[in-house]
Amino acid sequence: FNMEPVKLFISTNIIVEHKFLNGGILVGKDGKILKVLSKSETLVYRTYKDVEVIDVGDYVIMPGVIDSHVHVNEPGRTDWEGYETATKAAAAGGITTIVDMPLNSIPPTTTVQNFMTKIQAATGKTYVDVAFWGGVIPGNQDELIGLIKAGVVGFKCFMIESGVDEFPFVQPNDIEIAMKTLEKTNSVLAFHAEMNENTPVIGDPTVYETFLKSRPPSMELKAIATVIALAKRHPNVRTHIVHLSAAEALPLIVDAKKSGLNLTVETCHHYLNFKSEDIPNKATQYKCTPPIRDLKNQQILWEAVKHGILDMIVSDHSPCTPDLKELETGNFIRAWGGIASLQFGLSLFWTQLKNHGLSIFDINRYMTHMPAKLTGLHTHKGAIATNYDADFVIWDPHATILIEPSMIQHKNKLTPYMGKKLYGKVLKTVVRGQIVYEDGKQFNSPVGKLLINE
Ligand SMILES: NC(=O)N[C@H]1NC(=O)NC1=O
Ligand SMILES: [Zn+2]
Ligand SMILES: [Zn+2]
Repeated sequence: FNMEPVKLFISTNIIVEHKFLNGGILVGKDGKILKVLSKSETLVYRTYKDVEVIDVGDYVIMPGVIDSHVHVNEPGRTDWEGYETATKAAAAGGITTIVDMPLNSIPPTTTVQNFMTKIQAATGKTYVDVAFWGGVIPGNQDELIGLIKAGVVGFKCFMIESGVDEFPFVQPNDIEIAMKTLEKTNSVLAFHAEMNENTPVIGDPTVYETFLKSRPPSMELKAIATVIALAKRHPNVRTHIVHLSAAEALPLIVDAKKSGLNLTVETCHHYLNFKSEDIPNKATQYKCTPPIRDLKNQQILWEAVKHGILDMIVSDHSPCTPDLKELETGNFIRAWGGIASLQFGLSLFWTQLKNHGLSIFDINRYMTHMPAKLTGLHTHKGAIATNYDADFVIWDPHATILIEPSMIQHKNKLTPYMGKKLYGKVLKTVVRGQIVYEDGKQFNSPVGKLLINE
């Protein structure tokens, strides 16, 4: 080796591609994987005197989860969520990289100068690696190339009110301008795909159904059809639909993919875990946009995950302070739309996936590899292989966790998952070879890196 090995992780259950390996992972001083070892090779290396051996028995070691859709909100709305608390939650949940959305912070990541402000705010505070999305808003097209050069992994835009004034939504002609700019790059344009249909709000605002009816599936269909039409005119631009909820839109997506369009689609844990029938009156912790729909919709989304029509599963962690959730009035229309869940994704997916014909290896596919590919991080993250970053989650698939306030690292603890018991307990989270989180102990130092010039 051209690098001295410094750590040797050993387990009988290391997830390497679509198999379990009984062996080890040798990590260098630079935090990269030097070599994936067979059982017999580990016997040799474990005798090396300067190698720290971390033998976790039969606990699973797999690539750390990559959550490509997180709203950190710092600076400007750090009381909603910040880099320290968000990345602690990520580390506690086995996530080794988050990708920060361009909005809810003030300033939003829509200019190079704003991006520098964000970088400054995040520096030195993160327990896991952090990459950044840039934003497309009306009129900022001249900033896009600069933002790419400065290190954003791609761009996100809204096709409907975003909820914050600093991040106005775009019209098809703004999208067209952005696509023309991005055509010459390898960047990706992601869409919050709902378009206004001026659906009236009819009924009691404390009843979930009132909110649900105000955001029908047709709003997603309209936006997705618009995205597809624009993408067909600019086929060199990678396009991505964030947080799909409406199952009715899946045929459109299947057709677009069949036609060869470079389109990916994500859904979120909340659309796969909840159904509108069960949401109590005034329970605004369930409010997000697009909304959580009924059981039938949820079942179709699971089928779409199973068949790879939906490419990845992310959190869309978007918390706020309790007052903005309107808990006292229980007004679904006025409450902030956004669900807090960053820490729970691995356990949520693991607990449900067996009921839907998926396997443990699909965690890596849907929650790590595909988000890495979307954000261009797949060249050095998301796999246990030579030269990849030594980003791991070490976890016990049989142990259970109970979601209750004292275990939640998010700044604001309100979450619709409160009280849930899930399978899958994170024991250690390793970022570039360093243990950043260990169950039952304090967090180690904030060694997370900002991924801005990878
Ligand atoms: N602004 C913001 O974070 N919005 C997010 N929240 C949500 O529920 N959907 C979103 O797009
Ligand atoms: Zn969104
Ligand atoms: Zn979002």
